[in-house]
Amino acid sequence: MSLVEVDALHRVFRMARRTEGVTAVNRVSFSIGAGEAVGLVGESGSGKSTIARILVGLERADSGTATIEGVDCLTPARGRAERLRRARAVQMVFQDPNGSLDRRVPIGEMLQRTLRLHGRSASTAAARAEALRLLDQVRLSERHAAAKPHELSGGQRQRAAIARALAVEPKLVVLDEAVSALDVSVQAQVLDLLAEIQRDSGVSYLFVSHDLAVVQQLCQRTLVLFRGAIVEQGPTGRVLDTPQHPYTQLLIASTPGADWDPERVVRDRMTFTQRMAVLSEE
Ligand SMILES: Nc1ncnc2c1ncn2[C@@H]1O[C@H](COP(=O)(O)OP(=O)(O)OP(=O)(O)O)[C@@H](O)[C@H]1O
Repeated sequence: MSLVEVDALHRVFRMARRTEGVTAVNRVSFSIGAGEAVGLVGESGSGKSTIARILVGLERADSGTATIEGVDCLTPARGRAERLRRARAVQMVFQDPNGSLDRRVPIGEMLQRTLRLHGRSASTAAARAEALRLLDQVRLSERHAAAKPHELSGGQRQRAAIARALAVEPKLVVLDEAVSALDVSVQAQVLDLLAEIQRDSGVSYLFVSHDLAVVQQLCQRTLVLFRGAIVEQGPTGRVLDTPQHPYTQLLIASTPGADWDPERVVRDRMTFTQRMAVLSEE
């Protein structure tokens, strides 16, 4: 059995009763092995965040099943102990790290609080040492430990959010567009860091991104989502080099490469939108 097993996950958003609603997630099934990084790609609105949020308990599913280490993660957690246990199974890193960092609390103190909450440090001295170790793991220092989130750069803040997620030693980290707001060189640093942490700790990632180049750098396997459904999945190299589904082919064709030409992109975007319309009618 894989670390994560998702079967026929389904979610429809209805604005009002009796309206047809939007099928955000359409009978999605996939698995994630222990120590595996899986990319979830698709254009805006394809349902990526909804899947991510369902797995961490921030959104409910209408039907389907999802387990982490064989334990159901769809039924709302009952009680504090169960919530903490789930937090140790799966953590999430958001595009905007401010959502998971308290702006009044210095980074080091925030990590110590997380460690104490999960019983991961026997004493204050042990919590302080472990917080510094976590910061070191994401290339932040004692100086950063004393800083509040707004005193850090965007890249440093995201690394602090990653350290917070890792503090509980989760089995799975769900990263939702976690490097999208960073400039390209900082993005590369954070991706290198994530790959190193994965190698060293054996953590698994579900890496949500609209950016195929980013997924290629980190993920061993990729799932392609179109209108809420997985249309293609496989080893990342195979999916990107020889995409089988027309939607994957369109996604790849519209990604800027070395020969990027803005005029061609505008032209292709038109074609992309028109061809997408045809695809969705099929
Ligand atoms: N809370 C909500 N209420 C109503 N509709 C929603 C809600 N959340 C998502 N949706 C709809 O579900 C669909 C999937 O949205 P989702 O955010 O999962 O896509 P996404 O692929 O993550 O997009 P993006 O890359 O832009 O974040 C969209 O049509 C969106 O409008």
